[in-house]
Amino acid sequence: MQQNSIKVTILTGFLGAGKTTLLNHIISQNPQTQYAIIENEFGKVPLDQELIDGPKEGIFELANGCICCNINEELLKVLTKLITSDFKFDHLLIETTGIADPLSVAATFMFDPHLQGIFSLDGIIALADAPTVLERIEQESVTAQQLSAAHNILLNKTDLLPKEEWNKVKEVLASLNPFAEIIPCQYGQVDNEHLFDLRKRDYKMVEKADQPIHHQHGQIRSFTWQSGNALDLHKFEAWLSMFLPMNPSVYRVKGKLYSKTYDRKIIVQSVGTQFYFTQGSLFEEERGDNMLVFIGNNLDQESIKKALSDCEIN
Ligand SMILES: Nc1nc2c(ncn2[C@@H]2O[C@H](COP(=O)(O)OP(=O)(O)OP(=O)(O)O)[C@@H](O)[C@H]2O)c(=O)[nH]1
Repeated sequence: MQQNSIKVTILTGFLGAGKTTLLNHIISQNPQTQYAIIENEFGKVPLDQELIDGPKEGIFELANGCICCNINEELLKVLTKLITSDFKFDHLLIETTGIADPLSVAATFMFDPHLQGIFSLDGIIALADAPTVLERIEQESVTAQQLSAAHNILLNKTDLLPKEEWNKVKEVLASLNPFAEIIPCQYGQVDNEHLFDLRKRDYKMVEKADQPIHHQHGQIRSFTWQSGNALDLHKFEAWLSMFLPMNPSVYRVKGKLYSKTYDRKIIVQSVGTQFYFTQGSLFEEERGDNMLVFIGNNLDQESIKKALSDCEIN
């Protein structure tokens, strides 16, 4: 990631959860920042552009298709147009459709070689519609997908849900995504600290999550593997690069690894089928340990455990 790359924030959340409302809030709260905006709508008539306050310069529509499915090529075209135009901007906001999987959009920025160094993913923010989100999770698997992919979740429209019920909703959201901060709000009104630099914070959360997590909601599950033995990183990498394409319903793998070659924690994160390693903080003890969390549908825990123990150096 280059220092001066343009930050990209992806807004996700089921239809009507409050994405455009949040987008307007971000713009009005940060008048010093020049935003470019990409709006993706499913219907034939692009409407959201109309709903954005302020000047329309720098707003691009991708209508009539879902950003994560059939118009990724369109996205690349718009990005090329953006960076070759005279329009100068500091930050790109992308509002995906309410039925998009944000991970494939995120992957475009993280792994497309043409975009590396020009853009850097700053974070994925999911909006959850407080009164309906539990029902949506049961009905539409994409809702859970969006929530589990996010760095932060805004539990929006809390004015429409009695306060006694917030905790129940928060628990379900936390079980889908143990790493995200869950922020109750109305009309997306949250401070910048919950909106920006989320990816940097992301892996600190991995390091913080030292409790085994095993929750179950709808079809999505999370499963945590822990071990005190050093890992053979090459073996692990080879396994992960085969495992992810063969298991598309595993939405996220995140964790810290212990390798004898490094004195720091190795942080691993996957986005769809892609994954990357970074170095985290030093292990406090001379011997380190591993913690890996898998989130997705149809997790075959036994075969994952077996594969991981094969990567251990005993
Ligand atoms: N009561 C209440 N209404 C809200 C809140 N946030 C947003 N809304 C309203 O909810 C409706 C949908 O909000 P949008 O911001 O358009 O939602 P969206 O996610 O962009 O919708 P799509 O683009 O259709 O997916 C609008 O009428 C908003 O004014 C909130 O916190 N409380």
